[in-house]
Amino acid sequence: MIDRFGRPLEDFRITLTHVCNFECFFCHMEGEEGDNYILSKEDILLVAKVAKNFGINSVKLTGGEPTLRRDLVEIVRGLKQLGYRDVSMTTNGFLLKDLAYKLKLAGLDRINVSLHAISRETFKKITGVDAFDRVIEGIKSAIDVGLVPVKLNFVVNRRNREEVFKFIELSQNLGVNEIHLIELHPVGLGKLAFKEHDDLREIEEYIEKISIKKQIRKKHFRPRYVLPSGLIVEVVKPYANPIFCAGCNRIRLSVDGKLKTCLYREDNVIDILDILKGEYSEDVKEELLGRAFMIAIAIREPNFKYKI
Ligand SMILES: Nc1nc2c(ncn2[C@@H]2O[C@H](COP(=O)(O)OP(=O)(O)OP(=O)(O)O)[C@@H](O)[C@H]2O)c(=O)[nH]1
Ligand code: SF4
Ligand code: SF4
Repeated sequence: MIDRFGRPLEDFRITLTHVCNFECFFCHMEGEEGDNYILSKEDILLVAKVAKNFGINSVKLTGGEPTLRRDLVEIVRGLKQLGYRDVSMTTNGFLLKDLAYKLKLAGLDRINVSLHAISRETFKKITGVDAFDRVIEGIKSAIDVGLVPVKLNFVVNRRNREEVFKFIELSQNLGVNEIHLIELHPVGLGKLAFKEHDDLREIEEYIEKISIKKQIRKKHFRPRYVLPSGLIVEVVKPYANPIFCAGCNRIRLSVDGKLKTCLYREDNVIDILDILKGEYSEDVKEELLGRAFMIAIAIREPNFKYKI
């Protein structure tokens, strides 16, 4: 399916919970507020089935912290059984050491782990938790069980900016495949933290110089740089970036049952909770959810656009 702005819908992003065991000062919580209702595994899989019927083949599980959901492994298994080609998850890594193998067996294809520091001290300054060593263990387990590519997320801000190049070194030593250097953006707690924003320009210029190849990814037209070690550095600049939005290929399911067409917007949202809670047969629910998807695709628009 293609929206009015010529953007194909290819990726489904599901928020599994708003709960998290960390307290990152810039947490955007996927732009969601309120969680009076938490979708069940069955609800999530039904909506994912409908998304799949629209040709979406890739799904990302997020939160909050998705590993805090007790039914996470079953949700992953269910998504794979629906036929999703690419099932991935973004996690803070705290519980990953014990979960990595179970997730791999259930069919998780790959994983992104947030690691916004290269030392215990900075890690605690950013997340509020003394868990650097534990997250490193989680990353190693993900690599060991083959949840590849293993990607690390690093949100650049004033507390860790000086650590970016050491972070690249650490990532190479750990043997991860890819890192995302992410711009802090003003969503959720990021609104308050935005004074620590860095536009990544200087960092990107330097990375371009030391890289051996530049690629442009289809998703958000994100630039990626291949370093001589083979590590891929992707620069993620979502804020006020019309090019990023022009390449946006995703739709979101919030934890309380809304199809959200954009991380930044509360107006382009279709509430599907009544359908999920309604006393309809599964066939009727699927039909109604299909219509909700059609409406979501019709109203979907880039948040940042060029003014003509
Ligand atoms: N504005 C905006 N930012 C996004 C979007 N998707 C991801 N981001 C930013 O990119 C960060 C990393 O996202 P991840 O969930 O780890 O990765 P991903 O975007 O799914 O990318 P891959 O796993 O590489 O396919 C997020 O925390 C956001 O800051 C989006 O659709 N819109
Ligand atoms: S950014 Fe991720 S790890 Fe940090 S508080 Fe938010 S959900 Fe938790
Ligand atoms: S339209 Fe832009 S801001 Fe909104 S979710 Fe897509 S990339 Fe993010």
